[in-house]
Amino acid sequence: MDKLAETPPLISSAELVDQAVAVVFEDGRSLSFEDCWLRDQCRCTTCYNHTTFQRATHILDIPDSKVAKIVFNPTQLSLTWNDGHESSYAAEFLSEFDYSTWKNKSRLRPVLWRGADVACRVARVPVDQFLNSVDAQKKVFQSLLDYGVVLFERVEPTLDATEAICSALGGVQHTLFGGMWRFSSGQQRADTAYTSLPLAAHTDNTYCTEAAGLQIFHCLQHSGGTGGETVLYDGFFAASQLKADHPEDFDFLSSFHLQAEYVEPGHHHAYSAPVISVDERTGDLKQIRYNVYDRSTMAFSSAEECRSYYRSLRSFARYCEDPKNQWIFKLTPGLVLAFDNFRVLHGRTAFTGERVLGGSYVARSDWLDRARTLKLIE
Ligand SMILES: C[N+](C)(C)CCCC[C@H](N)C(=O)O
Ligand SMILES: O=C(O)CCC(=O)C(=O)O
Ligand SMILES: [Fe+2]
Repeated sequence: MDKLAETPPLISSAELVDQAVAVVFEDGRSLSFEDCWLRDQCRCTTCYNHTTFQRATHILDIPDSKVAKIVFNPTQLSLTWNDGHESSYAAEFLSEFDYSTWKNKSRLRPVLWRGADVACRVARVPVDQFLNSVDAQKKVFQSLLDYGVVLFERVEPTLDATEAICSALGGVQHTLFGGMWRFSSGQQRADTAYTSLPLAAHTDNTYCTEAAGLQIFHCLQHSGGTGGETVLYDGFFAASQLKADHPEDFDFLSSFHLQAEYVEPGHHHAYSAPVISVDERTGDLKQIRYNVYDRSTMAFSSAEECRSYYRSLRSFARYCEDPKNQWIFKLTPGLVLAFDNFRVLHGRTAFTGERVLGGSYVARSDWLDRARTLKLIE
């Protein structure tokens, strides 16, 4: 139904049942609100700061009070507490806190994809429009939410022009690689990204407590050679396939904490987490942390755990390496790619010649902040 056409829910009755206020709405729904919750949500100016949207009373200072009197009309519930305090709640406010549905509002709804077919669905937005129009910004973030990928066109082939995009996506996330980075195959660092070797599907920063939210790539130059194509995979699609075909492997990878490491002179990052993170209440996929190269050497608590580790990781890897699941394309100067490093796996083919890739990371909290401000998610 059109949201504007919806009439706000109206209260038809409200009464005290034990320690809760039971409210029946005219649409037939009946919701029950515990007195401690109602007192905590009091919107009077002593209890709530309407400028900052923060609570103004410490949880230890909220009195353990009882409801003494209930008054209601169709649009508002008013309570008088046994310590004399008075609170009012709009019917529309109360109706949003239906326990069976409220969490659904903040659920993301990724559209799973397989292979190159997604190419025509992913947004391709001219950079000027992205930087200057709210509609173009909505298109960009919607594409990231739906497919985990977006492309920017007509970008000046410089790191500065790339940085303007990273800033508008939420701001540059600093890591041991710096803020904005630019790399070629000259081995500036001890990592295979800095070679011309092929890289199989992976997510970055499996060894960090906060893995990069987005990864942004701009191929600033590739001359005198071939290869160096970008390969993308929907890690959520791979995880869903794994769950359907090999539930025991999915269960292992979503509970076992696999350790990853990054070691070079002056740095030693290490972190353990499940390869597949699942929201335990909704069952939704939250994050893929998968990089077969950056795995630590681990000890196992039993032979069974050790064998399950190899079986389930290989099982997942087969979906990630399945050519049917790959979207392969060549990044060229002027075309900027941004993708969700919590979901989309990336790799590259081997290359020859002089290839320079620039870009940065953007923290997940920062790009979701933009998407929420644009009212694309709650
Ligand atoms: C070159 N760049 C800065 C983009 C990233 C390099 C990160 C490589 C690392 N193996 C990982 O997967 O996290
Ligand atoms: O060279 C590339 O295209 C990507 C390398 C890579 O995986 C990375 O920098 O994270
Ligand atoms: Fe990478």
